[in-house]
Amino acid sequence: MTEIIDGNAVASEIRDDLTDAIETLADAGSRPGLATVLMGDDPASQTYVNMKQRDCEEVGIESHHVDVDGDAPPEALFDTIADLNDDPGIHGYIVQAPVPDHVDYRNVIRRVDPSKDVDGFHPENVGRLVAGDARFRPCTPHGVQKLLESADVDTEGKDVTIVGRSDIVGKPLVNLLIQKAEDGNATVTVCHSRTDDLAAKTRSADIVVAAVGVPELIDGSMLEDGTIVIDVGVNRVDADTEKGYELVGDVEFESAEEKASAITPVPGGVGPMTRAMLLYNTVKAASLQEDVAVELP
Ligand SMILES: Nc1nc2c(c(=O)[nH]1)N[C@@H](CN(C=O)c1ccc(C(=O)N[C@@H](CCC(=O)O)C(=O)O)cc1)CN2
Repeated sequence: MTEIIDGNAVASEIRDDLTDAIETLADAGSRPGLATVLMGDDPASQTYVNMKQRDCEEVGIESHHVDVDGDAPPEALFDTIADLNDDPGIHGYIVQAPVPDHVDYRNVIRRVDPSKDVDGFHPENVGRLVAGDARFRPCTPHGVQKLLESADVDTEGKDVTIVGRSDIVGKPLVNLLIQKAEDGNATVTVCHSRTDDLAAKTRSADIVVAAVGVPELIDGSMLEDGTIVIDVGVNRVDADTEKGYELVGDVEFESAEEKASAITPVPGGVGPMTRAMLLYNTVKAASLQEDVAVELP
């Protein structure tokens, strides 16, 4: 029987567990504040920032949102970032990716105060993560680790194949999984668009993490029986539905489920965990900035 790893349920537990830490901060006179910044009007990004705002309300984090015109020069976004860096009520903020083509996201991230960088994307935070001293684990990779833990998957000594080498998921995840840590100690192969014989790499893995943004790239024929499959992809594909699209992962669910011992669905798998771990990082940022010790889940 294949276990369906329920990201909505695990994310909900994490939100519940964070309320204790938020109460501790409130007792010390502080309320965590998160801002989201969206440049442009990408519909998926709008959905994600709306959901992030809603999550904040649910757990008692003060939320703010800033829209920046998609045609504005990069300096308009840089000014917003400077304001957020200076605002003591904002403990953390994120600039939703992707940004419009005329803006270099790396140049954006470098301007974020590393102590407020709750995405964990600033070079200082990337360096700390690689050095094994992470301040903020990037939300999606951290969410993947929490999902594996929830399914009692011990990564020690396991062969993990990550399909995708993005700065947001693939690169940080390999660094987390190879660390000498209870939720690390794995042997990791990272595949990408130039990888030869992808199926050989996925078939040789105990755990496959698909994070490449190609709808249903990985199917059951590319997996051995008993593989644990974590699907990070959330792709909108045209469909005859009310919204005009449906969500599919990077994994072809039906055929993969037949082979997997455990698998995450899309929607309802990694996506909600990305949002839950953003709340986690915001509470951690507030705790560090306000010098109030809290217990994190
Ligand atoms: N600044 C950032 N930008 C982006 C990140 C990020 O971590 N930081 N990650 C992705 C998108 N992402 C986060 O913002 C994200 C993706 C998916 C979900 C989610 O909840 N998905 C739901 C379905 C939602 C829907 O109905 O469309 C699910 O999978 O169940 C949340 C956040 C790129 N940009």
